[in-house]
Amino acid sequence: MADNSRPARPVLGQNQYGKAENRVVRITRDGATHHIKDLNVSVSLSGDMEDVHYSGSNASVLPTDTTKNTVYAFAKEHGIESAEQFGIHLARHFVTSQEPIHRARIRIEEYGWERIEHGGKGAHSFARTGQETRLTQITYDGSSWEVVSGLKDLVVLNSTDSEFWGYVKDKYTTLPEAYDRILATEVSARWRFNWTDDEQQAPDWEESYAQTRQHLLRAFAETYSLSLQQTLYAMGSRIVEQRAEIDEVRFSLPNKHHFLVDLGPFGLKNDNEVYFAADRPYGLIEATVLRDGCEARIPADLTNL
Ligand SMILES: O=c1[nH]c(=O)c2[nH]c(=O)[nH]c2[nH]1
Repeated sequence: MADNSRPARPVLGQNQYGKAENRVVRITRDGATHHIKDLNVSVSLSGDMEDVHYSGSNASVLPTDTTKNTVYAFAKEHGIESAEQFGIHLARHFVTSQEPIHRARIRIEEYGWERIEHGGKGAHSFARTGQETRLTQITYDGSSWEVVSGLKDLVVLNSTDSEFWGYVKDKYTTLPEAYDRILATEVSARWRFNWTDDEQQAPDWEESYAQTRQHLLRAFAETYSLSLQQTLYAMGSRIVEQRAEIDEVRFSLPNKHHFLVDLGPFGLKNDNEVYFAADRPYGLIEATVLRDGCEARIPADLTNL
């Protein structure tokens, strides 16, 4: 008979720990010409961590302070070739050097810098590029890799070649049909690589990012849009078709509405020239585009990645 005299102790569920948001700037000096990599690196480790939670024994705990130091030491020792390569290096290190650690997840944001060219020079002065942030997340369990990269805060706008009509109308519908509207959004995208093990040749991460970003932007610019949903699919399918290393792309696209202002009260005609750029509410269009036969693994809510 079960002994019900004492309630069973509560059980520890999923847990992870590490140092979040390690800001690391690495300068590489090639004579007078300098190169810069600017990252925000978050380390999250999991494994045999029952004891520290249940009894307070730290025997299996690599301090979060050490994970921070490792980020900076690796930036010096190995350099930062790409965010992905750097994350892979770190994840492999934590899982293979510490027995109790079975899984490492490294998240990296990368901020871009461009050279300030001046009088034929431009060797060591930089300006931050736009507001766009490059992202990657590396997960390693000691045998297989998952690399999901992407970007956020990339604001794009088409001032024509966008329509929206033919939609459902019920008694609450007031939206006028649009045959020439502004289409604008702030792209948040994540794409998952099909590189999963060390036996496979890893992609050229820098080249892959540059090309994928360009396909995304070109698809946005070149698609005559009947809805933001259609534009989203055009961007995702172009990436999957053109980039063999990517099996899945997910987008979160706020529709940044631009409403024509009624200038009638001032005796003026608004010939698709003056708009009110509303910041909220906004339509939010989200979807995954997959290579046929592949499994969707990127979470539906991109804020969770
Ligand atoms: O591209 C659009 N998709 C929608 O689903 C939608 N709904 C809406 O009011 N405007 C738009 N635009």
